[in-house]
Amino acid sequence: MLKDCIYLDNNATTKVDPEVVEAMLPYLSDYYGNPSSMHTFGGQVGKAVKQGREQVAALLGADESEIVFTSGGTEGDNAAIRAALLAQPDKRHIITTQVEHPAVLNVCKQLESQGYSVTYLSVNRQGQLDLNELEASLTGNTALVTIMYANNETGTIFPIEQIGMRVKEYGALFHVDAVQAVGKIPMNMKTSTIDMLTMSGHKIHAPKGIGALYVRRGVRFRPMIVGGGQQRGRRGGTENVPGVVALGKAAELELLHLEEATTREKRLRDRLEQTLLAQIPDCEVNGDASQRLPNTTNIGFKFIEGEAILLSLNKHGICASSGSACSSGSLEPSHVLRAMGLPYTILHGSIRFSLCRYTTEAEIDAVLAVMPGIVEHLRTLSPFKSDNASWLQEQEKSLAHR
Ligand SMILES: Cc1ncc(COP(=O)(O)O)c(C=O)c1O
Ligand code: FES
Repeated sequence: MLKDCIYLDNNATTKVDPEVVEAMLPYLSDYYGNPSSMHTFGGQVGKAVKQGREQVAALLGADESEIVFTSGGTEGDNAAIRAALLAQPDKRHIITTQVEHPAVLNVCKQLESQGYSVTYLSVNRQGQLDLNELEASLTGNTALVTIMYANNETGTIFPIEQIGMRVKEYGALFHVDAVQAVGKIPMNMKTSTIDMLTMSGHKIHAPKGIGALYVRRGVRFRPMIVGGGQQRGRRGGTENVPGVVALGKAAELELLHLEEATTREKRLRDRLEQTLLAQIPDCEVNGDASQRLPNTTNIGFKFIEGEAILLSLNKHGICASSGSACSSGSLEPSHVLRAMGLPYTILHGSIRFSLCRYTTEAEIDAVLAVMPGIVEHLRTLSPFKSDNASWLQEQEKSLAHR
C-alpha cells in the first residue's frame, strides 16, 4: 500500500497525529468500560469522555456542557439544522449560501421538498457574500441561518460575526459549519453570536467518524438521534470513547500549535502560490485572497483540465484535489466555483492545495519543481488555447443555461 506521498490535500482529510493515536489506544484495548456505567471500571472511561469534552470546549472557547459529540461534520450539520427547526415549529424559512458543503445544501434541498422555503445567498467573483442580500432575506419567519465559517474549496472566510449580528436582530438561530475553520482561526464562543457550530475530527488530525457540535447554553435543542439519555439527552447512543479521547487530544494540540502552525502554513502557502503565479502564464487564484484560511490555495490554470493536472501530480507522488473529495470523480464543475461565476476554463482547470502543520519547505519545493512543466505539457495537448475560441463561447452559454 502507498504510504509516502507529498500530502497537500488536508482540507479533504488529515493524518492522525501520533500523539492522538497514543492517547486513544488504551481505549481500544484495556479501558473498554461503558462511560455511563455505575462501576469504577466504567467510571474511569466516563472521566476520559469528560476530559475530551473539556479539551474540545477549550479550543472553541465554550463551556464543557455546550459540547455534543457526533460522528463528524455531516452529522453535526444535519443535527443542528433539524434541531433549529424542531425548536421553532412555526417558522418555515431557512437562509444558507450557494457555496455550502453538501452536508448543509442537501439537507436544505430535502427540507424544501417538505415545505420549507430556503434562500440560497449568492457570492461574488471573490466568493464573498453580499450582507445587503442577507438583510433583505431575513424575516420574522426565518428559523435558521446556516452559513459556513470558511469554504472548503477556496478557503474564503465569511464575516461570521457581522452576519451573526444581523441574524440576531431578526430572532433567528445562527448555525455555522466551522469544519474547515476550527484549528485555523481562533474561536471564542463566549463573545460570539453563533448559536451552534459544527466541527469534525478528521480535519484536525483526529480520526474519521468523530466530531462535535457546539450548542450555546439556553438554545433549545431537540436531538436528531434519540435513544438512551447519553450526552444530556442531546445525542442518544454510547459515546465513541476512543474517538472522543482522540478528538480531545487533537483539540488540545490544535490550540497549542494554532498560532505558530498557521503562520508557518501561510508562509509556505504564499510561497507556493506566488511562485506558481509568477512562473506559469494564464493562471489565477480563486476566492478572496485576503480573507482566506492560511493553509488553502485554489488556483485556476486556464485551457487545461484540473483532473489531468491531478493525475500528473499523482505520478510524482503529490496529492492535491480539484474540489471537495465527495464530489470529485463527477465531471460536473464545482458548485462553489460556479456560484462565483468563473469562466469555463477556470472552472475546469482549477486545483486546490491544502497544507497542514506537517508540510515542509522541501515538499513545497518538490511541487514547484514539477508544476510548470506539467501545465506546459498539458497545454500543448489542449484543444482550446485561447479564451476567444468559439467552442469556448458555446460552452459558456450552455453553462449559463444549467
Ligand atoms: C465545510 C465542510 N462541512 C462538512 C464536512 C463534512 O464533514 P465529515 O466528513 O466529518 O462528515 C466537510 C468535510 O468534507 C467540510 O469541508
Ligand atoms: S464529505 Fe468530505 S469533501 Fe465532502
